[in-house]
Amino acid sequence: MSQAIKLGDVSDIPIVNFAPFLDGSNKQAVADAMIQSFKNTGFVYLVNHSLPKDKVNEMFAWSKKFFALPIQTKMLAPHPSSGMYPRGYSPPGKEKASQHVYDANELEKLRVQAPDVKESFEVGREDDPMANIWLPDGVLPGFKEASLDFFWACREVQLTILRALSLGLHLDEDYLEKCHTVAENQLRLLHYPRYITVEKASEMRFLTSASSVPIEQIERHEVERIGAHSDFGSITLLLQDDAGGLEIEDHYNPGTFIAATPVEGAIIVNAGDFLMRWSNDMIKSTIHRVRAPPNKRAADGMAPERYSIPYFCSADFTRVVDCLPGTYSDDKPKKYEPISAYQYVMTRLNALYAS
Ligand SMILES: O=C(O)CCC(=O)C(=O)O
Ligand SMILES: [Fe+2]
Repeated sequence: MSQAIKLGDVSDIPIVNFAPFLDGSNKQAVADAMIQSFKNTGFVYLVNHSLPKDKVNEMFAWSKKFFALPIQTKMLAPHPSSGMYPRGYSPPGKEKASQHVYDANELEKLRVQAPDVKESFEVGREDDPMANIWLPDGVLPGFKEASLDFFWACREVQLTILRALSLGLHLDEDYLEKCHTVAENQLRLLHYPRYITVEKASEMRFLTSASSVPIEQIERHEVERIGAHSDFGSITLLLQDDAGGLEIEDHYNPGTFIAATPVEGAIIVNAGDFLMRWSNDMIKSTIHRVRAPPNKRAADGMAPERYSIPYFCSADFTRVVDCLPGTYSDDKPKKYEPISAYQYVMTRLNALYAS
């Protein structure tokens, strides 16, 4: 008997069984389900994927160890002041995710009004011209090796997912893979602390993870865990712990958000803006955010701590892409000029980071 493809859904985001793609028993049906979901919601949950569970658990354990270091130690691997250099450690309040705000003053105003209450550590491939920023030798031994190992484990999964998406788009199975040969990818460890005191939001940028975030402040938008934004590469693979809080915009009711509740063992895959543009807007890049999950309040009114690990994938930076075959016609002309991934991603990255 053939295996089920759709195993359920979470707030209308399907949970797709990736096994029939991996074992070759029903590749097209898995591919079609993923593309259908990308067209409808821009998100899909994948289970029975090829990312080993023990590797995921191990990376979360390293992430916890890293973020538990004193802030002074974490700051020994600082994210450079330019948003165009996504490597190293960013303390709480440093980044403000936003949607298409490019003016520096405007961004600064937003960030001070409602800073993101999160800290992050970002890693690329070791031979990337944008060099990694590691802790000094001897501090947290094993962390660098584990992060790089995980980077490449995610890379394998990325390639498999790209093959499925290519099939779903009725392209050659290696079509998208051939546009992602270099691993222009970014592994990001994220920690949304449980304790941060926000006396005034503007003080956030200097805070350590030792203070506290009352839930009401998150609800009043005074602080956000990660503000509403879309990702800007081609796809993102997201792993989340069981804390919850991730929400995606409901396309049928713009401005309202639905919960992307954690599913045990699943990778959430979402399309980024670059893929949306590449697909002539056939695929959606959906706005998402992280807030305090309403059903998980601690008795003291605090937001529970959350760890997540997104893996952002970009097409080869030098590649100039035009709309994908099959996404335009006489009735549905191309909406966009060709653009290089570098040009597109860098413009978006630059707007993210406060100097
Ligand atoms: O923590 C999460 O689940 C969301 C992270 C995210 O959306 C991002 O880093 O772009
Ligand atoms: Fe995101």
